[in-house]
Amino acid sequence: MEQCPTAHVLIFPFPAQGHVNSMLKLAELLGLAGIHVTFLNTDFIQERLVRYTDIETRFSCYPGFQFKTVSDGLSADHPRALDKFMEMYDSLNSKTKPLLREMLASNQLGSNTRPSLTCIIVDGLISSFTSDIANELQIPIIYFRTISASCFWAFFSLPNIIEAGELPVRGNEDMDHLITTVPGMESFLRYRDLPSFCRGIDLNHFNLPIFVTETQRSPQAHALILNTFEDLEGPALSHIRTHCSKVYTIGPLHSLLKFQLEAKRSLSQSQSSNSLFEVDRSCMTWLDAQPLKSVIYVSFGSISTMTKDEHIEFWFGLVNCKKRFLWVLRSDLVVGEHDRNEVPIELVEGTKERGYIVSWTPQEEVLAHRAIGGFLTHSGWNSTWESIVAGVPMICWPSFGDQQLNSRFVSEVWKLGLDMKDVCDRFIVEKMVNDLMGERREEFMKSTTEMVRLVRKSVSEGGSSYCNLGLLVEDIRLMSMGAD
Ligand SMILES: O=c1ccn([C@@H]2O[C@H](COP(=O)(O)OP(=O)(O)O[C@H]3O[C@H](CO)[C@@H](O)[C@H](O)[C@H]3O)[C@@H](O)[C@H]2O)c(=O)[nH]1
Ligand SMILES: C[C@H]1CC[C@@H]2C(C(=O)O)=CO[C@@H](O)[C@@H]21
Repeated sequence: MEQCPTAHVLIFPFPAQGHVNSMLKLAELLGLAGIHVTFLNTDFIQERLVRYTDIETRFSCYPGFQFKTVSDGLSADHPRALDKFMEMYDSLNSKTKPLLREMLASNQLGSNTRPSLTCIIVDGLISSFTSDIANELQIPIIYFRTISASCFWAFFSLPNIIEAGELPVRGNEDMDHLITTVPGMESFLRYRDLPSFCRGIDLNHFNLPIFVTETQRSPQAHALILNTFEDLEGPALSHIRTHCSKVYTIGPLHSLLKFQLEAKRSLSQSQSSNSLFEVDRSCMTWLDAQPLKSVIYVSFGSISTMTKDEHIEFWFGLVNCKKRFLWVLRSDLVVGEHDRNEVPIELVEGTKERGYIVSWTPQEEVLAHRAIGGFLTHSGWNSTWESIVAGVPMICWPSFGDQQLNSRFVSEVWKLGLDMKDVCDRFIVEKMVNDLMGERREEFMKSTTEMVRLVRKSVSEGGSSYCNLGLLVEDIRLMSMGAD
């Protein structure tokens, strides 16, 4: 790929694991193309990244790369958890926005060895306030939305869904009612598959208007970047492109980056981590001792939570299915009053015999391990991608946001697994694990194998994601040369 040493890009993610992770991979891809990158994290995120990874060393090899930090405006002890999403969002808009403006207006990012800022690549979830500043300072802005193209399109269609009266729910709505106002999804998108904040009578719950506003502004950006590839989400991409003139599909990012690093023989990156949590690598040693495709991997991402009762239902289902299981039990996963010592003896015994529980794993490596035969996931977009790329079929138990729609696509459109949406029952968990890794295993292996082939094609030289990355780099280069 042609080098681009005259360009300098600011990359600014929403301060959460799933966003920072994918945008760091974008930063590395642009760094490989010779673009100077300033990566702007909140103080809270940067402190965690530096504490748990070798991030500063890893990025020091890219000319002109720098991390910058800005306050998220929250107290050091703020939980920054899902139920505080609105506090985080509001603080970024009210406290971080003036700090970002000052940083950009006083050119704190430049230096005598670093070109002036060519453009900003901002997380589509916090694009409004960033766009205000970019427009005021006449800096081109590109949105990177870290969700699927299909979910982006559903968010974009929300005003039509509301105008058609399909939202808000009247309280006793049939959850399997088909939504008719998201073009391309009329035959399979049910009410229950819409983003979680569409549920409930009050559309202001979870501030649905935020997602309408942030998404509806996307056509005003210079371009939109999506972590997907053409063959996977062609229908949604076609609809999006009737509104957004430039859409760069460069996913799956972690695969594209791996391919580019291998092409440059930078194999040292093989165990790079962007984790905000301490990784317990002992699970890899445990996996090495397990038979081929014998383990169900269980992880619900970095934000999702569950009640104590849900935790016990999953635990009984995993023990009763008699399969081996590797479970990520984040310290904040189970909410509400619960005593970790009050565990039924059959769960203790079953886990001792067939299970392994850790607080955080090197997930990309886990999913790529020969012992993994299935993934019980919350359907976060990064986890979904990592499972697809590893050829591992999924059981989806979505928690919030885009996860509901992702789980519907995995089960009904891409045929890569089973949707366990809206239920939490030990017998269903047991049956689904046994179906996924036993009865219906061959069926899912056929579809996952085909999807792996399509992914490899898209990230390899001449593939759609490979080529679109080149087009994005050229677009940035032309902007750095003063072209519109
Ligand atoms: O033990 C673990 C568990 C997870 N991960 C990584 O953490 C990331 C989690 O990202 P994701 O699966 O997308 O879930 P969330 O952290 O929940 O991500 C948020 O952001 C995503 C991208 O916008 C959305 O799709 C999700 O709904 C939203 O919750 C992935 O890269 C995983 O590889 C680990 O490294 N170790
Ligand atoms: C609040 C979560 C629901 C979807 C949001 C999102 C977005 O880009 O709209 C991405 O991931 C999640 O963290 C957000």
